Amino acid sequence: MAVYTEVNASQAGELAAALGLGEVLALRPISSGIENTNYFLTTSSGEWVLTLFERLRADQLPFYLHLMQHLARAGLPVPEPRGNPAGELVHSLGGKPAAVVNRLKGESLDAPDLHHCAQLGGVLARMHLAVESFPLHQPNLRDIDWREQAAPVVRPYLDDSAGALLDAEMAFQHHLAQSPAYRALPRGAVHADLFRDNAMFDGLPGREQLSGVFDFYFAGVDTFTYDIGVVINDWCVDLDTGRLDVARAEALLQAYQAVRPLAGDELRLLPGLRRAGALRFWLSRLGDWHLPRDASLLTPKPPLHFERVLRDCIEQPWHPAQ
Ligand SMILES: Nc1ncnc2c1ncn2[C@@H]1O[C@H](COP(=O)(O)OP(=O)(O)OP(=O)(O)O)[C@@H](O)[C@H]1O
Ligand SMILES: N[C@@H](CCO)C(=O)O
Repeated sequence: MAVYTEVNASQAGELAAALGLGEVLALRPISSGIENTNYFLTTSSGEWVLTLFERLRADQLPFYLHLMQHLARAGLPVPEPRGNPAGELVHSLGGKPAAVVNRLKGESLDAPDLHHCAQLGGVLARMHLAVESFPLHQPNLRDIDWREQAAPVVRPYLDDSAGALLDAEMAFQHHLAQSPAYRALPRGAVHADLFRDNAMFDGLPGREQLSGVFDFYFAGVDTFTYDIGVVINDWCVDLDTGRLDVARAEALLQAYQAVRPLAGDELRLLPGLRRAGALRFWLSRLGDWHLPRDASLLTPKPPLHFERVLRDCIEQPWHPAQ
């Protein structure tokens, strides 16, 4: 269920006219997704996705939407938000802030293979190069400061073993974040949540091409290495065991480095920042699981998966070749 605010044809028509999209031919609710209300919108000028933001406020949206516009205009496969004649990307519909972006072709993959991971790695590197010229700044709102606040809130829900893991990892990450090598890592506006369900592939089975990446609403400035870690932890990990598939990770990183070679410290700190990414999603899932903000809006994802990913990062660290 992902329609919390109903949109009717006349409301959609008014917005389409204001954005120069032509006549509305169809408006279809999108059932997947849990954060926002989403519709597929077909107009005489093309296929669009209409999003009504259920939690983010209008003043929080320009960073995300301008980042998408910047990447799209740099030639990346990212949906481009449609502006009004004044160039504004945040609109209003049904009392909610709204955006319209072009619709990507294809669908998300449940089980990416080497070929898909390599394509994603190449696009991730191009995104990291393209944000060098992106002028807006917002910190990653799920950074180490957020983790320091989130950990004590969920700590009481953990058993002894998970609690000890959390305490040790918080200490490790605190130490890592203070190190000169970490502080000197290259950084920029990164997606920070580029899981396999936030990318689309199009084409015949086995020969699919990456058609785009979307859902930038956790983006913020962080190290590029952290963003790579978040991606590897989802695209290259077995969802049943939480264990890394090294072949997929190598395919992804090799394709990344063909576009943006990693500096020595970026490679050296990747294992620690994979741990930072696993910790971030373990904490957010623990929070959603034990302390749901609004039970009717959220279907929590199991936290245990990221506890396993974190343990695997620690027990079987993958050190990519320098
Ligand atoms: N630009 C796009 N092109 C094609 N489909 C899209 C696009 N944006 C969103 N979708 C579709 O809408 C669905 C919901 O989008 P999204 O994942 O952003 O949901 P959400 O509720 O905003 O966030 P969350 O993933 O956190 O639940 C996606 O799974 C995808 O099928
Ligand atoms: N990708 C996140 C949810 C949305 O941020 C997770 O799997 O926990």
